[in-house]
Amino acid sequence: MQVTDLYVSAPGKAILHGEHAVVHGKVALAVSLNLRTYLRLKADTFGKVCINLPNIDTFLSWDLSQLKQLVTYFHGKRDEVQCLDAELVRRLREFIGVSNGSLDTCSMATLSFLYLYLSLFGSGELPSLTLTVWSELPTGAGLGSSAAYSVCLAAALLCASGAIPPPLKEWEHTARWCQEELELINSWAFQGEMIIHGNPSGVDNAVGTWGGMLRFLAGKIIPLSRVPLLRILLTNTKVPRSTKVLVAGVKDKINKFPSIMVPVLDSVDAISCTCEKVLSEMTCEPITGEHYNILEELIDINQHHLNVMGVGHPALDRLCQVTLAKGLHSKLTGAGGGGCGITLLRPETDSLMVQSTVQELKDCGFDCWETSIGGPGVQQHSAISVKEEILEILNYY
Ligand SMILES: Nc1ncnc2c1ncn2[C@@H]1O[C@H](COP(=O)(O)OP(=O)(O)O)[C@@H](O)[C@H]1O
Ligand SMILES: C[C@@](O)(CCOP(=O)(O)O)CC(=O)O
Ligand SMILES: [Mg+2]
Repeated sequence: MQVTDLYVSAPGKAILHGEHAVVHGKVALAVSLNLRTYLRLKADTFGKVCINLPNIDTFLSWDLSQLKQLVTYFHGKRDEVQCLDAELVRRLREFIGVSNGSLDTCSMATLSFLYLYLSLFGSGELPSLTLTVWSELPTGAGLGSSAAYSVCLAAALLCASGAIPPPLKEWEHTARWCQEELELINSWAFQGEMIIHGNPSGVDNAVGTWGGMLRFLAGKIIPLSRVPLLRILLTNTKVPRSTKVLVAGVKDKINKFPSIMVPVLDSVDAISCTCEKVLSEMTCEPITGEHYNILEELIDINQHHLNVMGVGHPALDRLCQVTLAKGLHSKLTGAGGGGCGITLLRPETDSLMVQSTVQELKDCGFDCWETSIGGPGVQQHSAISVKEEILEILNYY
């Protein structure tokens, strides 16, 4: 089977409010970032499947004959993707030699690739291909790199399998899929997330698929089209952590202290709803200092709640202290336990103040930058629409 070459990309995300609570059926507000993961899929004739994942130093290849042995029992259901095929996951774990509890970066990325590849092609002829992924996102830092990776994999492999068409016309530079096709991409990306995260809510892959700002509740995705332009500072504490471990830890705490933790989750839910209301008011009436005061208080309260859930870290406390000394308010974003935090900048915060805050955070050993939000969801690219330095990496392998 011969597949068509293509480039796709998907954005990372920042969760404004609702991380962790969203796993337990509460509202989350999330927004796409202008930092993306790019994937190149190249057809080959060598009878091999190769993956190049330079961000995580992973370069692997398999003979098609090896992979065929894994799918002897397999029927392949491309449009029915509610839960993982436990037997396929078990076989793949055995094949790549990874235990159930493993958190190894390379194993999780490999497992999710092989799972999607075999699920989508397992019922027919396996194609020979090379897949290269490069991301502008830090990996494992709370900005949804796992979801951006899974969304790119799902879009490229669904296209290669013929389940969805490549949307790019000859004269276009970028193109997106229709709603129904995006839903299919999103549901396969969710499978990839399940392998990496264990128990994902689905909010990250939804942002990676649709982009923009959205409200997510129990699998229901509502795009928020009327939102004010927010200025956000992103800080990466560079403390490594695993989403899977942190999500499992919160679940244990809820099971152990339900009467204590459930009200905390309810309060986070109310914070997300209040934030959504304020953001909407800011688009239909003149923005006042009071709007920002409320947004800042919500950030502070939520950061305390996340600490109560056990997903704080001294480096995140430091971020909050440094920014508060400048009158700015921060909270962790994503799974916490280290990784990234967001700081809300007010419209009147001048660039000197931003610069000095960034410098102080860098002096703590953190990476810090002002970011723009609301990038487009998953898209296909022509080669010339991919930034030169990224194209160079994707075409190197
Ligand atoms: N660019 C990438 N290349 C390969 N694997 C990636 C890439 N980005 C993310 N991953 C996979 O996602 C995992 C990180 O996911 P996670 O712990 O959820 O953190 P986050 O999604 O916040 O970045 C990595 O261990 C790796 O398996
Ligand atoms: C903690 C959580 O709410 C977000 C995790 O995001 P990230 O993988 O840390 O980028 C988990 C989820 O929603 O699946
Ligand atoms: Mg993740």
